[in-house]
Amino acid sequence: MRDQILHHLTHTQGRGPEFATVFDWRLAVSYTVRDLMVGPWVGAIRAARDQGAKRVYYLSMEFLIGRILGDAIVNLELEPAMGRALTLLGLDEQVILDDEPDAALGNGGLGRLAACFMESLSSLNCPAFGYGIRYEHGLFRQRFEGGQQVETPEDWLNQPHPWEFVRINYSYTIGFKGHVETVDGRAVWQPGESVIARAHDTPVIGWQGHWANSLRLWGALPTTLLDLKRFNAGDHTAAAEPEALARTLSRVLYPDDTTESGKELRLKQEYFLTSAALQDIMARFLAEHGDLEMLPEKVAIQLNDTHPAIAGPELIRLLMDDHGLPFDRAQDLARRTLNYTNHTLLPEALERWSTWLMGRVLPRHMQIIQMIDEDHRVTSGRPAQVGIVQGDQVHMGELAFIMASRVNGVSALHTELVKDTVFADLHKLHPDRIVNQTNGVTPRRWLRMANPGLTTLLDETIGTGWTKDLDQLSGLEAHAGDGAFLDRLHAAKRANKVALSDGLLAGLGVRADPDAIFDVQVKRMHEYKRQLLNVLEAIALWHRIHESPNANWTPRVKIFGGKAAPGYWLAKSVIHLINDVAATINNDPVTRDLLQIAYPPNYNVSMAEDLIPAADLSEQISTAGKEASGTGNMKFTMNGALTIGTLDGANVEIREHVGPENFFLFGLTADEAAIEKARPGHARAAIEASEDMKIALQLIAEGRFGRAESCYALLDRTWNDDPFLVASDFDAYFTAQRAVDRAYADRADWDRMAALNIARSGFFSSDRTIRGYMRDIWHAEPVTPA
Ligand SMILES: CCc1ccc([C@H](C)CC(=O)N[C@@H]2O[C@H](CO)[C@@H](O)[C@H](O)[C@H]2O)cc1
Repeated sequence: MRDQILHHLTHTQGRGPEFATVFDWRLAVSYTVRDLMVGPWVGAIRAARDQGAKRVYYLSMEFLIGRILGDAIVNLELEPAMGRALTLLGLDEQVILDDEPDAALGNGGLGRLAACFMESLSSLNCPAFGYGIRYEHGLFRQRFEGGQQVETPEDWLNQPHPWEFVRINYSYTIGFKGHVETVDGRAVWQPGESVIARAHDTPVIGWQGHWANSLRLWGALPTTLLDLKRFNAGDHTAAAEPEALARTLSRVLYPDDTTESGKELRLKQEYFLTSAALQDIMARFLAEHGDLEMLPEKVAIQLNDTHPAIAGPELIRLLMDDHGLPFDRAQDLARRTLNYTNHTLLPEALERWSTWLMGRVLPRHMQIIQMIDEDHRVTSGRPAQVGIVQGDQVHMGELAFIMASRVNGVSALHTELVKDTVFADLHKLHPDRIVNQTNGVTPRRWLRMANPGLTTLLDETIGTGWTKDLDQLSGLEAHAGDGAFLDRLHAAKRANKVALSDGLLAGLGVRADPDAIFDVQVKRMHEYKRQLLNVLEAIALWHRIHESPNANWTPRVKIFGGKAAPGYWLAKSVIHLINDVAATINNDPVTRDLLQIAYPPNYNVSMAEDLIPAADLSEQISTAGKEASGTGNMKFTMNGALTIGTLDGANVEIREHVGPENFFLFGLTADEAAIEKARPGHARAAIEASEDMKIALQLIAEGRFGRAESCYALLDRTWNDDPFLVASDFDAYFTAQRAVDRAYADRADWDRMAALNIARSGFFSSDRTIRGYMRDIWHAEPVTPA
């Protein structure tokens, strides 16, 4: 291993060890590890082709990958050899790993789920491709100025990226705009502008390196390079315009994770990804199988939310306009090939494009959408209010549903809500189309890699089989009463807390006592996720401590992490409030040893890998009925944190699996919340009824945490609207937090509950989820390499 690294340092990096930077060493190590991935990768591609296997294609506008080197070292089981080789070279492994930028090609849950799914598909030897966009700039960097979020462009590609292979032979022309002509009865689309989509492949290695699938990311290139005439005429910028225009398509990720932008560029990005993917899928299929009627047997496509929903019309266009199939044949083949996952019920997140914009950017697709809509109206006998084109809006959810053979929600509760709300009418018309596939997360990255201390204890207690088969964690049940085991579990958690505490002190100047409760809420900032409820509880607790400073308080460190979409000012005012409250409370001589608040900026995948293993308490406090599933909740549970949460999303299933006695439940259920929300004046009534909440709001209004005026809008909305029922759930939440205090004070009992949470988290592996998709949706089988 050492020699291989030195080989790449010299021959790939062109550096002598004495001149090498951390970057050079990291590249040398990365190429050394990459060499070990290429074999299983080429083998997998060959095996799938030779065995005529059915392939899965995962289309997603987001892949929140994070760093790759550490994950590859774990999946190829290169530890401890890599550690020894780096020591021999006088290098610190963590320094090398931390030098890699995150591939932040996603916003949050949806993007990270896609990354976990790719790793599980490889770990299960399921032939698959992930298709996405190679954004030059991923999710923005977050920093705080005066406690307020400031965004700066993320720039992961400002240095060579060792994990991608440019595939110039996989380039496709993507058309936009223009008009549609009819030539001998067939529609011919004459695009007004076009770009090239070029493939960049990254191998995704599975557990134990038996198999690797491809993540194929499309980068945009101009069809015409430089306009030489203009250049020679001295109009240099104009000459470069074609290039600039084209690259805009894959320039930057839209940072919204709940509100559709409605922007033309976003629609063009969605079509760019989808058309390139479908052209590539068809080319591979036709090269191997020739007969289009076999398409659904050999190809299963999953649409990650509505963002690639234009895939329905695009596949029909390719089958009709390029292959001459009649509409109904084309539609039938497309529907039997496509599947759609819904990830949100929030109305503002459901994509609707104006018929004007769709007709202008994609004139042929607008025609096909109307054909699909008309055919569905006729064949389904649906009521008038159901349809894809409603007024001057194209509803992408309805399009995805109507063009899919299976539609799934991402948790049991969410799937029921999808049937009862957003797709109630379509569900009645197609009662067997909606199925549930509860989310999962990969235990390789989120346990074996992120938490080596706990991993060692697990391996020594139940063997290493859990990494491939997470249900084997149930073997811990037998040890949950064993003091020695619990002491080692406690020690592993405490070591992670000490490491985090050092980081918080160095980075933020926050003193986090490793024996305090590490109470963590990390996720995108959004009102429905109720970070506001959490900080209001902190203020009420602070006030209570002041009232009775000598009471037996359990020390607590509240840790927040999360970005707000740049245009989401209300979420930004919650960030501002949290930072202002932290500044006051952390320096309060009366309470500082009992309560500290930390909000490290720029929460991302790598920070999650440091925070989650150090957590005692996982905050999953969304308004019931709003969080489709959550996946952070699963990561915390398998790392031994206890959950305080509502009956929302996958919290429901986590509580069922770990046992209600090992879960701190509070709050209204989804049905109760719907009723409460409709109750006029529910906010004011609830606040008036809660002394603690009233005082908390009062302290903010009095300016105890800095300039009150920056919170007026927030205060006003909470008193008079409170759409996510912060007030209605406040007292229940406060009471549950006091129960947490009491439980944590009994260390052995807390550790036992933590052990049971780990032991019963096997269900939440993304391997179980992917097996569900393979069985119920894709009808795909694993392939054994030759
Ligand atoms: C068009 C703008 C936009 C972009 C992204 C999204 C995503 C669907 C938002 C998202 O990430 N949803 C989350 O998906 C996770 C994976 O299924 C779930 O666990 C979370 O509950 C859900 O909020 C909506 C709208």
